[in-house]
Amino acid sequence: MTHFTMLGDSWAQSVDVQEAKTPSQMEFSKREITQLLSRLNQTGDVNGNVVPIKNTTGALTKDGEVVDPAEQSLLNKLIRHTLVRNRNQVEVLQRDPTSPLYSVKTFEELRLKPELLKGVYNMGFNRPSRIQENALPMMLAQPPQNLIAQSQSGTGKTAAFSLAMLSHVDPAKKWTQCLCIAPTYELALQIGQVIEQMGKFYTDVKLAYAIRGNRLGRGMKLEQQIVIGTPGTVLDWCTKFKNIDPKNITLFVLDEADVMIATQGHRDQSIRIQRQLSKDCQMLLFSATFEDSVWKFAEQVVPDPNIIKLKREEETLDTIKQFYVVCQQEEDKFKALCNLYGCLTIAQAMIFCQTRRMASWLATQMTKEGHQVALLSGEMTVEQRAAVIDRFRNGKEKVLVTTNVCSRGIDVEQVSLVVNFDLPVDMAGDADNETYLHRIGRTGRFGRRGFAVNMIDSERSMDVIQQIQMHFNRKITKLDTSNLEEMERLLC
Ligand SMILES: Nc1ncnc2c1ncn2[C@@H]1O[C@H](COP(=O)(O)OP(=O)(O)OP(=O)(O)O)[C@@H](O)[C@H]1O
Repeated sequence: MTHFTMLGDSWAQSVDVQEAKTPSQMEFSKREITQLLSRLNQTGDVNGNVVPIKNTTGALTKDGEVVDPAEQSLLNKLIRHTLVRNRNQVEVLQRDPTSPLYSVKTFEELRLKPELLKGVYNMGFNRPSRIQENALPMMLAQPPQNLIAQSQSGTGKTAAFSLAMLSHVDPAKKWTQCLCIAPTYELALQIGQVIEQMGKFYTDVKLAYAIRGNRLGRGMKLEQQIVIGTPGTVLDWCTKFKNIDPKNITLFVLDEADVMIATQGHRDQSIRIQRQLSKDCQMLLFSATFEDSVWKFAEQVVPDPNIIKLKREEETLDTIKQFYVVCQQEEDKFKALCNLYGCLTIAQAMIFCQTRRMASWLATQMTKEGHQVALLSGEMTVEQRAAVIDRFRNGKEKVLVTTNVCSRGIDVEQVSLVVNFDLPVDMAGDADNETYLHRIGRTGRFGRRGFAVNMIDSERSMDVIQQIQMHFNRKITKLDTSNLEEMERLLC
């Protein structure tokens, strides 16, 4: 069965078209995409088989929670509706330092086709993002240039290469010219949705998804100019079934390189795909992080690259007032938290527990006490988690109980109070300073004040809080939660 979607089709039209066809010719409708996206509690292995998320690659925490980078990336995409602000300077390393360096402040300067410019504005983009200012002119340059670009999630990479692909293709040519690979089929679908939206007025360009379940007849040549998929299926389409002629590809995009290399199979398949392409094919690689391993991989995939990097804005404790509360045991921590509840709900608060079990126990207890709290737990599907975070972000819930694993990479700006119900510790039980900073720190200089309250229930945890205090060289003050007046004076 083949599944395609066409740019410019309205939802109703595509359903009509689909219904008129035999199953073997069916197209991938928006509804199907939505359905696929809603099956996010499952993911595929490198061979395209559906496997439960617990079996995927990813570090296992003490609590048995899986930190799956692809899942995390998808969660970030699902909950983000706006560009991530970043005021750092973009670092550009040109392959040819003597060639002029172009950057644009408007989309007009890019001389896009009118249909594309309309699509960009229709998405609500007024001006290029920080990384797009430099990356877009490079990606659209003639003769083509290769690019490796790194910036944190949400800074506009996907939108940038989607625009590059759309402006690259020649709609008169009825074969695949742009190929984009992503680590999972959900991530590939997300990219496809951006291309569809951006190409809404560019109806001659067609898009196909090379993802599991999409089988084409051997030798049947694809007419879609853009193909997005996962490495396994793309490789099959290029080599085994010969649906795409890799020598006809003139733009190759590899997205989420850091997530891609977390799966050995994907890494090798990506390299095998790249080897099939012609020497003058333009290659673009994107990554949110840039450890050595990502860099090594990037160099294998992208010859003679220009490099663009946008540093993440650092978290700081400068505008955070930190406290600790001494409790005898767990029950007392719960009581202290209930005393704090009034302060928690003045703005919004996040409560961190060490384990999933503890988080759900705490949420249940607080609910029993009549407090309204939301729980973000590893047992939920990605989609359920995205919904909880969305509600919290929109202020529908004031207090969110979670574990560190669950909330990784999620920043909700309006949180003004963070409670470490359990202190962040490493496997040896020592202070995990990095996690502490992620939990309570603020990025950049937004300047708003924040509070952090740490619950201490043993000598060991007292020792941990002292380690944290020494590490950051910032005072952590004792707070008496039974003295409501003093507490309110300090916190509220
Ligand atoms: N120039 C722009 N102006 C306004 N919004 C933009 C612009 N470019 C992208 N966005 C929006 O910002 C959000 C993040 O963009 P995008 O998904 O392209 O970032 P990303 O760096 O690829 O992150 P991720 O890899 O997590 O998807 C999206 O909601 C997107 O629609």
